[in-house]
Amino acid sequence: MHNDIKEILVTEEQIREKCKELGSVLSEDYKNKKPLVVGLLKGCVPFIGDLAKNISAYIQIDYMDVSSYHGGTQSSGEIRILKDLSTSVKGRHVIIAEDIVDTGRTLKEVISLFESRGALSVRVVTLLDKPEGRIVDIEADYIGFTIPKAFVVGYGLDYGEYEFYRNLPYVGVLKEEVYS
Ligand SMILES: O=P(O)(O)OC[C@H]1O[C@H](OP(=O)(O)OP(=O)(O)O)[C@H](O)[C@@H]1O
Ligand code: HPA
Ligand SMILES: [Mg+2]
Repeated sequence: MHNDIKEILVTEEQIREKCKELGSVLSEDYKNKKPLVVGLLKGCVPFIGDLAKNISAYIQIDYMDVSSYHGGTQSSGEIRILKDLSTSVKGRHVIIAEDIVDTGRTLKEVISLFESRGALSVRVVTLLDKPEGRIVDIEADYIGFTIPKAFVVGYGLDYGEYEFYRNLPYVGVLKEEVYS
């Protein structure tokens, strides 16, 4: 375990198994729908890679870069689109792939954007759900793990201006001294 991590919440093995489970549910639900899977950068990267390997339905994958945290541990409440999709969502079934739903602000913005662009359906798959962090009323449709209200890092999730810890293979809670 990395020296800055206090506790591992979700292990590499648990993530691997969960990606298989979620992948097979999505394969069934989207069998004849040729959905567009949209990863929200940068946090989605490990998850969308492992999830997509376990989906047998025809899927197209695209990415959008939206940011609300700007490097800290608190959501700024302001969403910026740093990179837009290169695919049109009009008339498509869209699955947004997220690493975590916390305040719900990022998703709320992105879901209404895709609806206004004419998506046929918009659903969300997230590895982590932190319901106690919620500020806006948004729920994911497919959830890997429900976690308590702690700031977590690893498996795509970062902390700080240098965006460290995304490369950890597990999800863990940072030690308090790392914040100060
Ligand atoms: O529910 P919310 O409170 O909106 O938080 C969730 C979002 O915040 C993080 O992204 P961030 O904006 O830090 O960008 P990143 O993925 O590049 O780290 C995370 O990857 C989610 O996209
Ligand atoms: O707990 C978190 N950790 C890292 N990034 C995040 N973005 C929203 N919540 C979190
Ligand atoms: Mg972040």
